[in-house]
Amino acid sequence: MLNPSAYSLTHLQWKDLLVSEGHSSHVLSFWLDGLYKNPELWARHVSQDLIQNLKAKFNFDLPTISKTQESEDGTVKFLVRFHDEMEVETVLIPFHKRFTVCLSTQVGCGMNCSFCYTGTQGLKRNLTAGEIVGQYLVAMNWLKAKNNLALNPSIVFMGQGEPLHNLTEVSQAIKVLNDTKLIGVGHRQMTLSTVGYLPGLKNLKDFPSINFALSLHSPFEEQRAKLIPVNERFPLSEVLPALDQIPLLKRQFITYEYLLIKDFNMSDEHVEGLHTLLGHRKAILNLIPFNPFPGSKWERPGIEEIESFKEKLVAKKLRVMVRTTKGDDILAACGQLKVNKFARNNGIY
Ligand SMILES: C[S@@+](CC[C@H](N)C(=O)[O-])C[C@H]1O[C@@H](n2cnc3c(N)ncnc32)[C@H](O)[C@@H]1O
Ligand code: SF4
Repeated sequence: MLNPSAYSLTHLQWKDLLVSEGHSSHVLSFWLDGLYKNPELWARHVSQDLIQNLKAKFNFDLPTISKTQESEDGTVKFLVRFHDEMEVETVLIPFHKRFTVCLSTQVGCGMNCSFCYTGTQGLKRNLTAGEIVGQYLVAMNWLKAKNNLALNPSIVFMGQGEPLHNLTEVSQAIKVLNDTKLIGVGHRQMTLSTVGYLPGLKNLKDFPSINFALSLHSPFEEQRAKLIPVNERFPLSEVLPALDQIPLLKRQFITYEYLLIKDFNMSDEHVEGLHTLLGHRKAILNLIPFNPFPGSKWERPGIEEIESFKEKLVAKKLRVMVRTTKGDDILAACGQLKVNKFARNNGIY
């Protein structure tokens, strides 16, 4: 069996491990600087015995990048490959001079949403904490190699997979990513998007206090279930109260993501329904124009339809944003890089 990843431990866990083996905190800091910054430091400051001992216990390999696509707007999409040849997508999204890194949490996804390419693949396996952190590190290394230092990057858990269906590993990855002695991305710089996986939402007691987003997509249970089959098991009537339990700071909101689908979920009844659900909540409504993929049965609305829907929601005093679709020229929506590969392999392009 593969050893656990060296990128799955927090500073404190490394400390406990090294101290229990009789090493000083001085060695610990050189060890971690070597691990995260420059392994050459080990040769000068860490004994060969310790290096060999830890190399026998941990896997030090980062995942590799098997494909990179750069968009004209600066969005970069990586296909990241793990030790067992499984692959996920990791996306770097530029925002002014900063970057948001979109991380995957599973290979495929078991939630089977009808609008999502990942959902059509089924769940292959969960990613480990080290593999989730590894995606972040390879994306940052890629930027560094381009002499581009990402200042205060943000992280969104919005790649492939349902993060709350892999709660333990995602929680541990967040602890490592947040650890100021290792990587140091602030909790407020991280957002986890969930389809409303209730067993996860009800089990957030010890989960790091990052931002949360719900994939809402319709205010009506029956219609939402057509998009998100797990709504049958975990209906909005139970998911929304569970989200209400998440403690929020003064200027912190829950984001409700709303896919815009032509002739489906953009009527005046939907405006009313959204107002009823969100009007009294600390909510930001994030409108996301649907990104079609080969074989998808839904259509993306036109700009005028989007603007008109947004204006009606704003008139209801809801806080509304329209997500700018980044990386359109490289199909940077969820699952789309794999679509390219899939399509090529199947002779579609
Ligand atoms: C890929 S999911 C991953 C996080 C989590 N599983 C969820 O559903 O919230 C992240 C976001 O991408 C959205 N998404 C999936 N397929 C899409 C598509 N074809 N076009 C636009 N957004 C899509 C989802 O609705 C969700 O809001
Ligand atoms: S939208 Fe999220 S939950 Fe649904 S299939 Fe895609 S990744 Fe899974």
